[in-house]
Amino acid sequence: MTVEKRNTKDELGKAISDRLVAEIVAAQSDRGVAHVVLTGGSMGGLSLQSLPDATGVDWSSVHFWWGDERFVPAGSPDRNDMEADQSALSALPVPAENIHRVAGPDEVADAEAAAAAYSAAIRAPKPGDGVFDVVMLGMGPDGHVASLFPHHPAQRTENAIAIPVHDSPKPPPDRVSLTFECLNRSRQVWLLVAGAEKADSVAAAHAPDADRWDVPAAGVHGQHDTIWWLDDAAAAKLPDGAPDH
Ligand SMILES: O=C(O)[C@H](O)[C@@H](O)[C@H](O)[C@H](O)COP(=O)(O)O
Repeated sequence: MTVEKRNTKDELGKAISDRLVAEIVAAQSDRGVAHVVLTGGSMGGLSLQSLPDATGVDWSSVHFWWGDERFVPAGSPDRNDMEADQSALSALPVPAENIHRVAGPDEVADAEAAAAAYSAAIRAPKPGDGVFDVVMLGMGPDGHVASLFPHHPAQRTENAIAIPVHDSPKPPPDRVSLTFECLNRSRQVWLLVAGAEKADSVAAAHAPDADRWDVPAAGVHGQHDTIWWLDDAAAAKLPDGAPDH
């Protein structure tokens, strides 16, 4: 596990997006393809800011996915994919079939059907080995990641890739989320966290006895690396204030 700390949220966003470009280039050099999982929230857009000007990326071999999606229609400003579309994806020559969105109620009957279709898309044979190279996850003040919320029963679903989530404590109530099982097969998992309102959950997730039932962010790990990208405010309650692991 690594902590990457920057003074401000803007500096953090720039550092994340520069590193994302480097990881896409590295994945393409190793396997010819890169699979990247995007996040919603305010860090979602900031994390993509360097992509439109990046050099050395073969955009025809980049696949974008989402860690979770709100079960609302395509094009709704409430969808997590809107932020990515507006901040970067619309400016990139990525083939439409490489942008793997979660279906909304305009396409399928319910979040169960959306989760099943998304699971099938993830399972389908694809270039590379189908393992996500980089998963980016924002974290809510309550410690939730994707749509895995503290003390919410959906969090405990086993043997699944993507799951429907109902009665989300944060609106909208119906969502689709990747599971811990799926997220934790990824090469790298990045937690993108800025702001003083996140400091308690950041500290709780780093406690030695942290339990993902209480703090879901404590339960996500990459196979190769787990990086906590923090601004000063979010890192303020970590034991030494400026941790390095
Ligand atoms: O699905 C959602 O309701 C949001 O996307 C949410 O999960 C968000 O990612 C986090 O709350 C972090 O958001 P910020 O990065 O804006 O703090």
